[in-house]
Amino acid sequence: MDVSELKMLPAGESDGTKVCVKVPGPTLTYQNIHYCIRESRGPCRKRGPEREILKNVSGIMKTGLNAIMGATGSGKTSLLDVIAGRKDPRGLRSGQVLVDNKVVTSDLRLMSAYVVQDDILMGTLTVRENLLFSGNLRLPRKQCSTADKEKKVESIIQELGLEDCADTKIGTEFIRGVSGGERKRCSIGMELITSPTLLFLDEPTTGLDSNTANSIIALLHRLSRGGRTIIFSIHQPRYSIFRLFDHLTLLHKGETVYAGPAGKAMDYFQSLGYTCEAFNNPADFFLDITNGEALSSMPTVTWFSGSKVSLCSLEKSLAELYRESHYCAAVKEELKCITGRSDPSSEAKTKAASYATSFFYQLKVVCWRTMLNVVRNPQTSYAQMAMNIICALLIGLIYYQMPLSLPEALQNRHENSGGYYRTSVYFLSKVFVDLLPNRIVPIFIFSSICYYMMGLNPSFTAFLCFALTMSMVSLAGVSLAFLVSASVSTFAMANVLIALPFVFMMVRIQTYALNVFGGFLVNLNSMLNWLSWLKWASIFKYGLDVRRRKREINLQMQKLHIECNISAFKIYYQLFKCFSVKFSKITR
Ligand SMILES: Nc1ncnc2c1ncn2[C@@H]1O[C@H](COP(=O)(O)OP(=O)(O)OP(=O)(O)O)[C@@H](O)[C@H]1O
Repeated sequence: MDVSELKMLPAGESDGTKVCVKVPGPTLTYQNIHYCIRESRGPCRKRGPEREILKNVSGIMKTGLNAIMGATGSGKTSLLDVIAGRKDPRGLRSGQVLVDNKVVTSDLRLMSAYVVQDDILMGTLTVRENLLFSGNLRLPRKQCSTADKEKKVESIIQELGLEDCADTKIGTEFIRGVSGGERKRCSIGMELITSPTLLFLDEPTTGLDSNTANSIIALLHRLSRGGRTIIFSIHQPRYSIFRLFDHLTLLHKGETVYAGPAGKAMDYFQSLGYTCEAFNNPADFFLDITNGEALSSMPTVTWFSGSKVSLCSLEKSLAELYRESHYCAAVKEELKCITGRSDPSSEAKTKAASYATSFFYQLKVVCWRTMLNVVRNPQTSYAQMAMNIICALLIGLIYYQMPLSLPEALQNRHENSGGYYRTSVYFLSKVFVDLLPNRIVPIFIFSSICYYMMGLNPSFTAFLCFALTMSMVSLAGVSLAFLVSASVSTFAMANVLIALPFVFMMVRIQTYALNVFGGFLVNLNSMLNWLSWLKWASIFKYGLDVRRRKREINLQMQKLHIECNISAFKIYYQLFKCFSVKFSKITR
């Protein structure tokens, strides 16, 4: 659609109730939303009392820019997530969300698009490659050929003004990449690939300087004029941004204090006795009102924030005043008509959310991206390689040419033969692509250095079994690390927790460890006998345990150990799937 053909009426200049576009976007309505959370408290994470964070909120969002504003903690993100179907449904006490009069459940996530605050772009890929990645996974192959996808990517690059940086990498801590504004535009482009008419954005201007923030909202404004309903949360926009809003929902402590045309909000608050100083930014003024910083000249108006509570007898909160306003009455009236027309059978028709592409196609695309990432970000592989070479030399020197006759020598030698797509696709692609540069190659280098230095069985088959066992141990360890990282939400927590399972696994190898750790675990040996059952969960056991009476490496035992490690890998993967709720956010 040629946007220039359309008559544009910015909110400040129109009545803000209707945006003139050729084909309007969907209308989203939400009614009587009550949403509660239960916070965990204390060291035992005891469940505290329920807290209502959205209190009976209702509204209508139409084609154009629909801003949700409010102070920190007022419930902007919660409301956005609830109407986008992204908030845990267990917290929803009552209320209904309709899109074009239809009840929407999980399908909304695939019909619409949601741009998260922290982008999910791959830093080592260029803008064009990131967009193509999204297109490859999210456009059905039957309806969209590779050429069509490339065309679509080009049109998005042009629409978002990304021509100059299309072949620039996004950027990582090692690579200087595109600017913050270009990065945000690329994030929006990742979602526009499916041509959604309903777009949700969580604080799209956060972390950007004011000019960049301006250009992002101007871009969203332009997109909305192409027939899209754009809904976003925003904290404190400058005036040049605010005047582009068509509809404003102002929240305070989980309640609506204003919902209506953005251009009429000033009149509304002035009618309540608030006066905006000359040159003050309306957005700042509204937040001052909700925070209790601005005072009303009318005796009946008060607010329940901080200690500033009016002493007059006819106290009414801003939320109550809004509920009595003609804006609220108009919303209620419209919602009544919409609910009357809503299709009661639509809920039953809702299908389970499905993916646009097959498992194997996703695996191919994600593996390709992961491989590009590994190749373009080789620092991790170099570090792995260097660590393996240093460890191999160290171990080789410690056990240098051990005498074969001593029983303890045999024991020592065996100590050293030692984790927009499906979650499974993400996991497997990480493992497969990680496998060669970060596991197999370094492990083979490690094995070839220390194996021959230690003077073990020189036959190639024995060496191969040794290296394979080591690789499988490494793989099982990596999958365990994935499991831990998927179970917690912060990097620091994962870092701490990853040590725990490995400490327990050490229980089995304590006697071997005596030689390595200079007797450090001697007392642990007797203390932790009751934990000996843990050996069955130990990756080390399967990797290191060989019948002591055998002098040479037993091939059958080695095979058994490889199989056990594959089983451990599979178990950890299943657990990873259970804990990977946070990954599903990324992968969709
Ligand atoms: N999962 C949760 N667990 C505990 N508290 C929550 C949860 N989700 C929201 N809250 C609480 O609900 C209130 C509203 O949160 P929300 O994130 O929606 O606010 P916000 O207006 O978007 O704030 P900000 O501008 O700081 O992002 C806050 O007090 C927040 O602490």
